Amino acid sequence: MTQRTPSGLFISFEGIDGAGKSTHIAAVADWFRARGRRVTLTREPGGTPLAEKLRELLLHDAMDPLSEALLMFAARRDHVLQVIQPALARGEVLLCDRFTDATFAYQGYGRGFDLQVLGQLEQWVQQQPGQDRLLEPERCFWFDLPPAIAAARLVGARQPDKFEAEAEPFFQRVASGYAARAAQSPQRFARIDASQSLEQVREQVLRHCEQFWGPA
Ligand SMILES: Nc1ncnc2c1ncn2[C@@H]1O[C@H](COP(=O)(O)OP(=O)(O)O)[C@@H](O)[C@H]1O
Ligand SMILES: Cc1cn([C@H]2C[C@H](O)[C@@H](COP(=O)(O)OP(=O)(O)O)O2)c(=O)[nH]c1=O
Repeated sequence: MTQRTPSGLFISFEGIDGAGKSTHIAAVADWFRARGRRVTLTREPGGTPLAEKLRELLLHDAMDPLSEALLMFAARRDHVLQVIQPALARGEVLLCDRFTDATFAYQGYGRGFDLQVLGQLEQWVQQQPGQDRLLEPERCFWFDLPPAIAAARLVGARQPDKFEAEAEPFFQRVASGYAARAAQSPQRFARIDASQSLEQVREQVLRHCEQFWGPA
């Protein structure tokens, strides 16, 4: 008997810098692997050789908001074609550390760049041949944390890049961007109270996994 290939599952992880998403992606990967699923772990900007080169520019070089938005989407286009679509077509679970919600939150709300232009770029980059729906994560884990706590966690944790070096008002705007995106698509966002302890945050994340993808 031939085994049916499971449907690919696209899941993203979002939040302001220092919210704890990178810490918890591995737990989700383990949760799926323990249930026999193949997992691809990837990140944005990045995930392909070309997109990782663009990441270096984006995280370290000053540029105007339009250039920043275009480079984010250029990196994303390569990532979608080379990694995301092929993994989903193979029936894998694709866990992505940030995706387009980050562009709306950082470039849109953080930098004040035109949200409609971002929406147009999203249409171009995430169109799926022969389908009406854009390619987007079916579930987004949103690590929600007050910027002051995130900043305190990042002190001494790592050398700040261009975004992490921004002051608190920037992150207040980014955080409000994530809240606005979550309010627009409540079925897609799983809000995690990231102010809790590491263990409690992990429990929240795994509880969501059980709820969404556990046995019915
Ligand atoms: N719930 C938590 N409580 C305390 N510290 C945390 C918690 N979650 C993450 N951290 C720490 O905060 C820092 C930022 O976490 P990280 O996962 O890298 O954030 P992000 O990927 O969202 O930028 C790391 O030093 C990490 O160990
Ligand atoms: C994907 C994406 C990331 N970013 C920013 C957010 C982060 O500050 C930075 C890199 O993200 P991230 O990989 O989360 O940083 P780190 O590895 O330091 O935790 O890029 C945008 O501004 N727009 C985007 O579309």
